[in-house]
Amino acid sequence: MTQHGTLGVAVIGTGRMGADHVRRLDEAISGARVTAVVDIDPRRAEAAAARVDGCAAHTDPAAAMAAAGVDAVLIASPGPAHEEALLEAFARGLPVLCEKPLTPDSASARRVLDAETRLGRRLVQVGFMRRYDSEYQRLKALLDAGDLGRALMLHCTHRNVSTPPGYTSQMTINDSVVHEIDATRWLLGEEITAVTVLRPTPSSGAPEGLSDPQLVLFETEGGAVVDVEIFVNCGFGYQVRCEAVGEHGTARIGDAHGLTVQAAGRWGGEIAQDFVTRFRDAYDREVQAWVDAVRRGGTAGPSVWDGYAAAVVCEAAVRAQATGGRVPVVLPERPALYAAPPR
Ligand SMILES: NC(=O)c1ccc[n+]([C@@H]2O[C@H](COP(=O)([O-])OP(=O)(O)OC[C@H]3O[C@@H](n4cnc5c(N)ncnc54)[C@H](O)[C@@H]3O)[C@@H](O)[C@H]2O)c1
Ligand SMILES: O[C@H]1[C@H](O)[C@@H](O)[C@H](O)[C@@H](O)[C@H]1O
Repeated sequence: MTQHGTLGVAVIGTGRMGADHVRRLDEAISGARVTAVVDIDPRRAEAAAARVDGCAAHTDPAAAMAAAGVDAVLIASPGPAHEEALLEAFARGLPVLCEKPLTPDSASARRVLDAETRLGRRLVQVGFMRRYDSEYQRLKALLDAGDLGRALMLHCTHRNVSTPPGYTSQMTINDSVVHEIDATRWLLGEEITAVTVLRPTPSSGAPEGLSDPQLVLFETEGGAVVDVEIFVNCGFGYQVRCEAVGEHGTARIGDAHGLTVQAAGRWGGEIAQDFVTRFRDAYDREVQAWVDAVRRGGTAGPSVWDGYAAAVVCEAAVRAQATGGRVPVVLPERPALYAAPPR
């Protein structure tokens, strides 16, 4: 860190999310500056570096982590590249903000969990940014206060306009529903114990071979049931909603519709088209919370345990997708390093 305590950050992966995090760290976050960027595509790395004074462009994550002025790492490469970058950061004792998913399968997530446990201190915040969304935070506060009584059900909707090339049915779980898995664990403070996936006849707007939409059902250890409509080629907007049903009432978030216009016999609002717009404030708060915690010498937010538990549930959901049956989720005992419940 500089003598003023400014955190030097290396951003790994400068695609859609990484480039937005570089902009965010540069424009919206206090106490940090981007000192290095990394992308296996050198043109992307150079384009991202060009927008920040004194920022170096790399194609090798390890070289960037070894560079002078790098105190912490933000990983925004695709999920399969996360494990290698995380283990490299652990070897150097560098704090990490790792975009979701922690890793794309439970075996690699377990290796990361074991490596951090061996280290004996938590270095990672996982990018489950919904925990930083003001609406999700209000819903969580309401549930924690007990105003609705015991939570019985969550009804969730997760819709994307379209999917990028190469997006598979498994990715609807690992890449998209992973957010609802974390949100369920966090909102209810309970682990998920079983998953079922129902697949209606695909929409004619779904790419060949993609099951879209799907209905994913979770059961939790406290007996709550959660349904998630995942529809990633809905064509009309980016929508993330959650309704909690408790013993004494219900509460619903995600209906924001921007400017509403009433004219010529019609009423209408706006629908965000992507996550960058819908969750802009949440990403800002997530990254600021990470920077603040690291500058204080600690970590905050979703942990490697949360990333690992999500990976185990994802794997059960992918099995449930294939079999059409109910698949139990079996988690090992939580290591003492992650003693606090999923809050
Ligand atoms: N929290 C959210 O809402 C959210 C939204 C979008 C993406 N994400 C996550 O962010 C990550 C990146 O997603 P994206 O949409 O920006 O993908 P992307 O494909 O747009 O960008 C990924 C970039 O990483 C680079 N890359 C690939 N392998 C690399 C490696 N080993 N080292 C360094 N760079 C490498 C690619 O060249 C590319 O530029 C994923 O983990 C994704 O799940 C999170
Ligand atoms: O990687 C993205 C991202 O995580 C978004 O938040 C989610 O809505 C998309 O479905 C997913 O593909």
